[in-house]
Parts: sequence; C-alpha cells; structure tokens
Amino acid sequence: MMSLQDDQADYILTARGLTKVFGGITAVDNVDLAVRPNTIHALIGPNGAGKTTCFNLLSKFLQPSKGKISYAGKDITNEAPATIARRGMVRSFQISAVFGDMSVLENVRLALQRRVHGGSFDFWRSNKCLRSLEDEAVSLLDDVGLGDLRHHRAADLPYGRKRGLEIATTLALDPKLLLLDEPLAGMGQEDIGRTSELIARVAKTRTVLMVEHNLSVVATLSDTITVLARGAVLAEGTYAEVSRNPAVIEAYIGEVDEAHE
Ligand SMILES: Nc1ncnc2c1ncn2[C@@H]1O[C@H](COP(=O)(O)OP(=O)(O)OP(=O)(O)O)[C@@H](O)[C@H]1O
Repeated sequence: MMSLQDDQADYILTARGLTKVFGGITAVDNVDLAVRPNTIHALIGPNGAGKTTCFNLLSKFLQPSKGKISYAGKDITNEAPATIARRGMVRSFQISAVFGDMSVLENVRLALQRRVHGGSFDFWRSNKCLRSLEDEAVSLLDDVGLGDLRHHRAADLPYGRKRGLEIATTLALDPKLLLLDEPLAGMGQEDIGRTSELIARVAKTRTVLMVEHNLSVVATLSDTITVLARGAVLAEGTYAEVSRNPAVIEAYIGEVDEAHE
C-alpha cells in the first residue's frame, strides 16, 4: 500500500482519503490508491464494496465528499471528465458512443477526427478529413481484431465485438491512462479471451485501471489489485498476494454465504 513517503512522480494517478457519502451511506471510505504508469491495476471486491462509486470518483463522473485525486502530477479533484480526457485520462465508453448506423470503420475515423480537431465533431469539413484518417483507422481496427469487419454496420456486430469497437474508438483518442468499467461484463468465453488479450496489448504502452468481476482474468492481467470491501481498501498487491490474504478470503466467502441465505 502507498505510504506518505512515496514520491508522487512514481504514479500516474493517486487518490488520498477519497470518500463519498450518499445520504447516510458511506459508499467509499477514506480510500488511498496509487497507480503506477504502464501497469494494469484492477479494483475488485464483493458486491456493494464501492468499486463503481470509487471508479466514478476517479474518472471524475462523481465529485468526492472528501479527498484528493492527482493525475500526472496535477490535482484534478475539481476538474471535469472532458478536461482530463484531453490530458490523456480517458474512460472507455465515455466519449466513445458507437453510432449503430455507421460502419465500424466510420466510427473509428470519426473518433480520430475528434482527436485531431480537438473534441468537437466537425461535420462540414468531414469528407476530406475523414478520408485522410482512413489508414490510421484501419490500423487501429487491426489492433483490436476488427480489421476484417470494418465495413460492417456497427449495430450488427455481436456484443463482444461492439465492446472491442468501443475500445478502438477510445484508443483513437490516444489515452495515456485508460479507465475500463467492467470491460468483460456480459461476454462469452471467446470474447473474454479476445478482449483480455486486447487489454494486455493496449497496456504495453499505456496504463489501464479497471473494475472487473472476472477474477481469473484479473489474476492473469493485473500487475496490482486493490481489494475494496465496505467502501474501504481491504488489501493491495499482486493477485498471489491478495488472494491468500485471510481478510480478502473472508470478504468473498461472506459474499457467497449471503448469496445462499
Ligand atoms: N447514487 C447512490 N445513492 C445512494 N447509494 C448509493 C449510490 N450509489 C451507490 N450507493 C451505495 O453505495 C454502496 C457501494 O455501491 P457500489 O455500486 O459502488 O458498489 P460495487 O462494489 O460497485 O457493487 P457491485 O459489485 O454490486 O456493482 C452500496 O451500498 C450502494 O447501495
């Protein structure tokens, strides 16, 4: 776990004393978190542990009741998601809504155009610009394994492939820190395998912070895991470390017991 002596410069994202109270409920309780650059960092925990709330705080979709968040050495506690997205901290599915009637390729071209032209969709000059971004879009689609499907209508893609497309449109913004909210949720085994490989590939040159329920994928992919329970950090470390921590085992067994009550 992070100590106060740790140098902020070692981390791309840090949170100190992060707290969120909804009415009387403390959903996130004094959480310290530090994400090292070029690693995959997972947030896990039993149901209701506060993962989603914590993720929404870190991605600035929610404002904390208390605490501070820094990204790339700068305090972002009071910044908007769009502002930090421009500085390279991007939540997948944030800006990357998939337009169903457009082709897979057009979706990525449009996302690239957005990066190049600073955030706004610039339709009047679009034909010329979109064509010039074609090569880059094709290469991004190859990266996410969608090259062969580029002329398909986005809405016709199977669910797992659509999530792959969403990741491609996020990568089009060239994020330094990619925030993934349950990237494997609702996927079948084949898509899970493909998307996990994609996340591993993406993380070679970027940092990934994700909330994910699939523990076997978390075990394979993550460099660091923060386990939350009842809103607080219960443990942090590699999968080997946290999975043999008695408090973590108890929190998960508690969840299984509750499910059987
Ligand atoms: N908008 C809200 N208003 C009131 N309470 C909330 C709100 N959002 C979350 N909570 C409460 O905060 C606690 C943590 O919820 P959260 O969704 O962050 O947990 P989680 O770990 O993501 O759970 P799950 O794995 O079930 O998605 C829960 O008790 C939840 O009921």
